[in-house]
Amino acid sequence: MAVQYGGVRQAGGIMTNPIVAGLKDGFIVSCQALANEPLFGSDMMAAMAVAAEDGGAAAIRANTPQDIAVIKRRCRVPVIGLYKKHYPDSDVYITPTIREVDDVVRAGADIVAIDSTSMTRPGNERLDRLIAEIRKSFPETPIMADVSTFEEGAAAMRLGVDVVSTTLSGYTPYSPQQPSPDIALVARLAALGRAPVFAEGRIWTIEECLRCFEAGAHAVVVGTAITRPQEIVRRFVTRISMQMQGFEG
Ligand SMILES: CC(=O)N[C@H](C=O)[C@@H](O)[C@H](O)[C@H](O)COP(=O)(O)O
Repeated sequence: MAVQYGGVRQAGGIMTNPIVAGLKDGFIVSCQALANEPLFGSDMMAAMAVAAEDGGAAAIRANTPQDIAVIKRRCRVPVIGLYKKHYPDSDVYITPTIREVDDVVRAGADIVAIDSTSMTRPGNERLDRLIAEIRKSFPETPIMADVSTFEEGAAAMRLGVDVVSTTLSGYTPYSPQQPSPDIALVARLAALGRAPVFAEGRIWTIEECLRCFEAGAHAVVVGTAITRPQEIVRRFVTRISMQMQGFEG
């Protein structure tokens, strides 16, 4: 399946969706808090998004139609929308079906992020069918494929998605389980030269961001290290207590 609408030709000759092209070399902040997190709530996430935009974020990544709608009202930068939902017959939870895509697009998202792993989808739906349905129902909305492996990223590119992100590396049982970002995956996918690649997942430092760009990332997405204060504090406390107990850091 090829991209059906106007695009911008980028270095290497790939046609890129204009919204995605506009994020080149951008720093994207993921502003998400689940119901069990201290900062849960659309007002809180919108404040995070405004702060991120103030700091120069090129785009915001946001979960739930409620958060997306409020962030769209308060920010000017593009919003990458997703909707985490759990179905009993599947482990796929990032915008798993056309219903959540519909909710995300109607809430005003500029890009929709969907799980594009090879895990079984709700109702045993096929990824190619879901993508075809999104193209038909929402031809203007670029699709961001969240993947966990090289094979999944390459397959998503063949299906004509607008951007591939390494979001789910480490979160499927068969992908590398590592504490650091999967920069090798960024490099391998970017080397295909077939679609822009976002680096996402467990990025905590500016040095890691720069390494992702060097590896060929079109943009870098950081969430927890900026918008989950409980995890930021935990990192300080853990490191300090290790030091106090005499462990090397
Ligand atoms: C695996 C999964 O569900 N990732 C989610 C995807 O939207 C978010 O919870 C992450 O915060 C986001 O990907 C950014 O990553 P990090 O928070 O590691 O910078």
